[in-house]
Amino acid sequence: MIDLRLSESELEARRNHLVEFIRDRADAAGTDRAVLGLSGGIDSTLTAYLAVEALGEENLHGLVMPGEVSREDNMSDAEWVAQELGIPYDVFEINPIVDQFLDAYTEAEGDQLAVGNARARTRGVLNYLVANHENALVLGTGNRSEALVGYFTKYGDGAVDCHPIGNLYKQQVRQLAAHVGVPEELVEKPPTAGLWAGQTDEEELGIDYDSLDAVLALNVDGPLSVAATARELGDVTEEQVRSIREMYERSEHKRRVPPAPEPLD
Ligand SMILES: Nc1ncnc2c1ncn2[C@@H]1O[C@H](COP(=O)(O)OP(=O)(O)OC[C@H]2O[C@@H]([n+]3cccc(C(=O)O)c3)[C@H](O)[C@@H]2O)[C@@H](O)[C@H]1O
Ligand SMILES: Nc1ncnc2c1ncn2[C@@H]1O[C@H](COP(=O)(O)OP(=O)(O)OP(=O)(O)O)[C@@H](O)[C@H]1O
Ligand SMILES: [Mg+2]
Repeated sequence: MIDLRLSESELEARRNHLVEFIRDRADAAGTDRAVLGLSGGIDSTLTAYLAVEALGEENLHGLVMPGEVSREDNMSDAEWVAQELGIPYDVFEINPIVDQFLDAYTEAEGDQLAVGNARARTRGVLNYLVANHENALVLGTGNRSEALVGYFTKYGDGAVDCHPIGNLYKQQVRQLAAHVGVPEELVEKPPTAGLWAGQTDEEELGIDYDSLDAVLALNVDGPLSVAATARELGDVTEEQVRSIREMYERSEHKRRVPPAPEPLD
């Protein structure tokens, strides 16, 4: 078994490092402002807490962007986070915008994945509308677990200027969130992309995050083979490890700049 939990002193060191990272990225972009989408989920909540430490709440702009399938409790949690931290925020309804896309291309209606990804991309457009206007960075909320398996929408929630928590596995996101004072009910909420009704990450991925993290740490970030990873973990099958390995390999394109052909001599 592998233990990815961080000690209290490691958590404090991570917190300072990530806060410093946000300040550095803002400095490099010549701004002290940032925009971020608030979903009521743990990734955006932790990112918001860190961003307040880095830039100050008055320099942030939170966007709460409910859509047709957003759960009300998540949207009220998102507003709670903004209010609790004192972050100025707007609520933008994305339905009318997404409906316009579907009026333009009616064939996609009912296509859960295509429409769900359009929802994520619509939020990305709104983030950048505000960020361009306010000379602000768009803070991403992706964590290492999602990035490695490509569990995000290309140019949707993946369309951001930096990912402050991008080096933390999901269980470490939860741990750091608790460490910086995020209330337990937000830390323990089942993660959801919220792209269609009833969606949860763990159901779609076919594995719980603690096991996913362990497989990623041993087989993708670490040196163990598929068989050795399954043997080491005991409660994860070789087939599950192989499937995660495949998700990692198939999603390489999402972690790279789109390729162009080499120049001809
Ligand atoms: N090798 C390759 N080189 C270049 N492009 C490649 C490619 N393979 C596929 N593609 C292209 O990539 C595109 C498909 O990628 P994409 O549009 O992202 O779509 P896709 O990966 O199919 O779907 C997004 C996934 O991320 C999940 N998600 C989304 C948003 C948020 C969260 C969350 O955790 O909150 C999760 C969502 O539930 C779904 O499972 C297509 O255009 C496809 O042709
Ligand atoms: N309804 C929404 N309003 C505003 N932003 C959203 C909304 N839904 C998704 N987002 C943005 O997309 C990001 C990616 O979603 P994702 O589900 O991975 O993270 P999360 O909701 O913060 O955490 P969790 O994975 O625990 O649900 C969010 O962190 C947030 O920035
Ligand atoms: Mg979510």
